[in-house]
Amino acid sequence: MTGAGAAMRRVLEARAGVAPLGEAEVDVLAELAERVRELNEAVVFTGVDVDEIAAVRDEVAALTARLSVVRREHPPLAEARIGGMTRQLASPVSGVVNPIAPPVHIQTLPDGTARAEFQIGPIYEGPPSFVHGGVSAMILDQVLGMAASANGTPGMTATLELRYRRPTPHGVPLVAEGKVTRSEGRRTFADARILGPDGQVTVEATAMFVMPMR
Ligand SMILES: CCCCCCCCCCCCCCCC(=O)SCCNC(=O)CCNC(=O)[C@H](O)C(C)(C)COP(=O)(O)OP(=O)(O)OC[C@H]1O[C@@H](n2cnc3c(N)ncnc32)[C@H](O)[C@@H]1OP(=O)(O)O
Repeated sequence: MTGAGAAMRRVLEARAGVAPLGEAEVDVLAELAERVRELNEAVVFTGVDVDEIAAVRDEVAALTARLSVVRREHPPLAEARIGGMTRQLASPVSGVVNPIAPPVHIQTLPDGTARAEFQIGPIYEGPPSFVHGGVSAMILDQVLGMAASANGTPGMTATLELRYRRPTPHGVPLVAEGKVTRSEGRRTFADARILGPDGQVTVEATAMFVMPMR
């Protein structure tokens, strides 16, 4: 036993007393996160001169200082429930208020499939014009985890096996979908894949989730 269950329980208890964000706050934070995603891409691709870069650097530092005047102890989550599941506002994959999330909006369908239609921007590039393999793994881990949760058998990722069948292009519509294949005690198994715009599978994944010992 790793103590993961007890550690997560302590964190969840600490967060239980924190007031949830209202929808208006979520909306404006999501818009801010979107502007920061645009900023991230602008930083990577800018061709302005060095003096202009230095000026923007100072303005961004000032904006960061303004936001940091009041700091939450924990990332916001659990403000609303969609399809019976907690909304993870700060997830690095699907969190609308997390600027490092692409974000990938994952829905769970009545048959238990977790599914997302999304695009990945060029700042997630690995090989030229294709999505970084670690980013694909991250997205599939989240889709698989959502499928496990939708099945009523959430858990921690214990194993994640990937097969990169062909490169995943960025900047085009992609689909990720996953579903539980079986559940045995504390272990849940699920399969997922990413499909390119032509409907061909680019990455396949299979995972095992384990609900930590209490
Ligand atoms: C609580 C959850 C909240 C979920 C909220 C949902 C929110 C909405 C969806 C979000 C989706 C997010 C998706 C991303 C999810 C992450 O990113 S999780 C982060 C990455 N994963 C980790 O950090 C896990 C680290 N590892 C661990 O904490 C522990 O090893 C584990 C996996 C919890 C297992 O620990 P344990 O509870 O002590 O279990 P243990 O008794 O060792 O093993 C249980 C059984 O599983 C088997 N097993 C365990 N590990 C392995 C392994 N690696 N290989 C093969 N067999 C194994 C054991 O052999 C044993 O089998 P039996 O003897 O029962 O037949």
